[in-house]
Amino acid sequence: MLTVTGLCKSFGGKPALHDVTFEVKRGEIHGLLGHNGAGKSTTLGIILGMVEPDRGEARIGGVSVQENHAEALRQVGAIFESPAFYDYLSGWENLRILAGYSGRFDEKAAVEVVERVGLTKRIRSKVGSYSHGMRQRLALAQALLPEPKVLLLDEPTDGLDPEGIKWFRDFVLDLRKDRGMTVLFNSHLLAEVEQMCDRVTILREGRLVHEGSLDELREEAPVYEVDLEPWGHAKTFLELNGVQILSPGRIALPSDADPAVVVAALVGCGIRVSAFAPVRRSLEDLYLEITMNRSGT
Ligand SMILES: Nc1ncnc2c1ncn2[C@@H]1O[C@H](COP(=O)(O)OP(=O)(O)OP(=O)(O)O)[C@@H](O)[C@H]1O
Repeated sequence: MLTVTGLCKSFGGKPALHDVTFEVKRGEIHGLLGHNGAGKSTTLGIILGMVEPDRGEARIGGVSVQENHAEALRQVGAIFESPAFYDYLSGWENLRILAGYSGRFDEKAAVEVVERVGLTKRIRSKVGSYSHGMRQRLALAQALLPEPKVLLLDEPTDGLDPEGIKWFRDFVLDLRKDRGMTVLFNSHLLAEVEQMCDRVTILREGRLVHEGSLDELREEAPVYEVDLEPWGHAKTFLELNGVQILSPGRIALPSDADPAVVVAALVGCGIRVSAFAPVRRSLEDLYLEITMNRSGT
């Protein structure tokens, strides 16, 4: 549904993106992750046609954003950076005016969307009186009005309280269930991303370091908690055999290693193996391992 291929972008000679390629499949909820300055907003800006890449392109539904901007973006609803509204007008007037810029304002559709985002009671109030969470809901209503196939969301839960974050999560999951919506969003809230996303793309200093599901990520270097005696002897043996020592008692096996074979080899070397158990890592664990250890491809 959405592909970016070979994206390169520099600002004033300083690279922000280097050869970034990934895809978001139809009906997928996809997280775009990375530290501050990793290139997430630049990537979203290029997909939205607001930032011109030095090289590469973004395609939405097969249509190139760089070659056929209007047609590609017809399929997209977005919240990018802080949504700008007229504070002295009501939510409804804002929707009417902002929808008018890009096409026709369909009142019936707007009533439904406003209901869907839970703003019906306050839609006639001035936006200046809205809380941050209500502004986000209004931005979502605006993004959904043209009935897009893809939603692009830049830090959508930024500044929301826990209740607002939960509402947002349920809302996006329902959108996918009811309408098969494809969603790409960037976030620093890894627990949220873990609960919502089918797959993630992780950027580090403008380079792609991972694209795939969390399970694929876990399988790339499965981690085990071990109790081995004597540890110094075991550590040397493991390192010589390509096993990564994450901390005393925590190791990452190469993806093709059979743990039973490793245990047998340790025992064969006279090492006492009291524990050798797989660890289920959170997205936060995986993210930190990747962004600290792995250089981009
Ligand atoms: N308009 C611009 N002019 C100059 N440099 C820019 C511009 N936009 C982005 N950059 C630089 O490009 C790099 C990537 O920035 P980007 O905003 O894409 O990162 P990000 O991953 O979205 O970060 P954050 O999580 O802090 O929003 C950073 O070094 C940033 O300073």
